[in-house]
Amino acid sequence: MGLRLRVVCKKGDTRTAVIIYGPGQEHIVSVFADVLGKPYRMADSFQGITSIEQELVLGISLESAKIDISSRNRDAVVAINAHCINLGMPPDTYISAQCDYEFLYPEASFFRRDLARFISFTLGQINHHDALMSKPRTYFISTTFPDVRAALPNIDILTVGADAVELRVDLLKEPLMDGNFAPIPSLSYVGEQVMLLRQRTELPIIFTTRCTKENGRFPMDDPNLYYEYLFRAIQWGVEYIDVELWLPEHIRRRLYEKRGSSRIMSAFHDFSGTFKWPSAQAESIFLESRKYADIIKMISIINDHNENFELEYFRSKIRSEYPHSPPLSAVNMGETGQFSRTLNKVFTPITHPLLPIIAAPGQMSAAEINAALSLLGQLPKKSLYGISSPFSRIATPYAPFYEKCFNELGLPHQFAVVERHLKGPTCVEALCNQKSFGGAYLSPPVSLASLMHNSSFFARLNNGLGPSLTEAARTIGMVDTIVVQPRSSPPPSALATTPSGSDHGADTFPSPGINSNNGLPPSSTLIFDNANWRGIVSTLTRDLAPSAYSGRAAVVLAANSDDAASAMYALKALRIGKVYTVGFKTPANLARGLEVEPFNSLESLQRARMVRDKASPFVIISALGPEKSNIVGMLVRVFGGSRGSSTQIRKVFLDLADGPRKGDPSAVAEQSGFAAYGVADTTAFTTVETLRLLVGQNVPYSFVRLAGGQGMF
Ligand SMILES: O=C1C[C@@](O)(C(=O)O)C[C@@H](O)[C@@H]1O
Repeated sequence: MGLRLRVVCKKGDTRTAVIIYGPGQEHIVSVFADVLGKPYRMADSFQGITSIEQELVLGISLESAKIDISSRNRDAVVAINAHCINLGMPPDTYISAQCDYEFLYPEASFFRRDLARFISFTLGQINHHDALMSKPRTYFISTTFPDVRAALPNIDILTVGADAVELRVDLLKEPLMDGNFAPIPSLSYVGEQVMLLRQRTELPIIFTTRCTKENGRFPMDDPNLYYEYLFRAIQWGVEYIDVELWLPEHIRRRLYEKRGSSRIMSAFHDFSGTFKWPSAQAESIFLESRKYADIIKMISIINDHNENFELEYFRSKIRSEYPHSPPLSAVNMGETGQFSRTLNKVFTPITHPLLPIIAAPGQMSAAEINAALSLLGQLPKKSLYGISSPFSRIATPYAPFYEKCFNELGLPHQFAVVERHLKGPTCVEALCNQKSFGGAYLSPPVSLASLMHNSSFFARLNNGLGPSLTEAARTIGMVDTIVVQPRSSPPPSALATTPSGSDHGADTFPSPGINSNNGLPPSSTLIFDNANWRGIVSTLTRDLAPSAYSGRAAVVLAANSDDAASAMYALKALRIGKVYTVGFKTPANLARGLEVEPFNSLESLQRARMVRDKASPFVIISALGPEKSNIVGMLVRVFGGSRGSSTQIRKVFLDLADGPRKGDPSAVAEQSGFAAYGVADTTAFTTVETLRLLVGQNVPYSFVRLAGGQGMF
């Protein structure tokens, strides 16, 4: 069985991107072009731009854009207003209203990754919604700061466990010259706040203008004001837009129709204390919400604990009667409603002790929810492992880091780093075949073939079908994550086919503490996965949109195909066109969908060096060990500089080698005009992925870097 992974990088919007720039800001056009991996040219007007220019990014000055932006061909052109906030806020109001998207940036402390994220999202190349909705549980943190700047120093710790960050726009307080605060924060202030928040967190943002009747501060007398703010948030590329149900239908419809890549969270709150889950009203609110929603949020004050059960009944009824409806996020407020906050699985709102106030009565932190689940027996204590090898030279997070995360998240689990041996209590199957086994990462990864070799335990899983494999693990052939999953219904024969019920169990894995009653329960199965390729994709797309890689050429260096496999798979996900390989032979399943050419002579290398533009190698990934760093440096030099490229696009170098080395290929790469990334980036991104897979919790990349400390990488 192959578990299909969702496509991570889509082709997205293929219209010509036209960047409108302010006075003296021409250079921003080249930055957009660089991030998108396209050449650019300046244009005088929108007139005459055709889809033939898709391969270009065009720049138009603000003054020229004003002349004919309204009559642009919207099928051929996507207009992005790039506004430097140091030129003054707000941006030109006519252009703001006319453009498709608006990117706000500061002159100093410009974050290229902020632009990469904005453009990848708005042009539909990356969207995390589907992946989030397939997670067993998702949380968002409701920030309640009057100014997000106060949150920024602690944002990494605040967002541990959160899948998204809510910006409560109605709680923002814009200071005025006279010492007072604006009655509602202006779009200029809000735009800057979104910009600042996005620069500091990779999490999707939820943009909320909560009204006065629903525990917020946004006035209700003019619904058009909501449209103005919420539509601007769509233009800013905010991932989730909270649209209250009381707003007139034409406003909700318009926002839904014009949402682009953003997702609409319909929101309903009832503070009356008379709302009842088992009522026609509750159902009709649900039905009205789903008309214009990607997620439906229903929240109510309750008086009695039993109403939590009524909500659960409502939830399951809705799921069975309207199976194709958007996901429902429903909780009860107040202390009495806290129970429902532990049971809701879709975007549960959470708080954090570091926040100035809670956003709603009864809100809990991620750690409190997990502690409650654990007490209720919903989150049993498990043993998780980091399985290393005696010969490992690859850096991995060590036990204190995972313990720190579990602690921060209130998870009851235990974590240990264990050195893998071929036989005995620390062989992989013995570790997995425990009643309390909760998952493991393998660092370095182990080939699927060697895991399965002679393992009667793995072979017997799933009624003899073996462990489930994700598409990535199958294609890459290397496993770095083992996830435990409940089986939907254990077959009657399960007891006889698992070690706990078989004669071989205890004999095959002789180990203290592992016996026939203590093996992996028949109600569980294992999934073999590979998280590393995602870590590589995240590293490569940190400062570039996926389109920068599409159709281009890459060079991959490795001592063998096992070491190269994750990188090759990542490149395939990024739609790379051709891969030149050095040092290994690519197995057929890995090469499928890619054009692969080994460098097996000096001539073949020379040929690749001479090709121009798109065909010239754009990204170099080395999985060679640190002892080979001189060779890597040499190769990087060969493909560096502007040779083979007529554009100003900066190439990318990723060095997966770890440990002390003689030369530093990354330094050579930087000197040769590459943007260089190292194993610390990839390991941190892979750890984010691993934690998501093992414990279902999101831990931000920057937290991993922060909490991992020096010793980790
Ligand atoms: O909709 C919600 C849910 C919430 O009201 C709560 O009950 O936790 C908190 C709000 O910030 C958020 O917008």
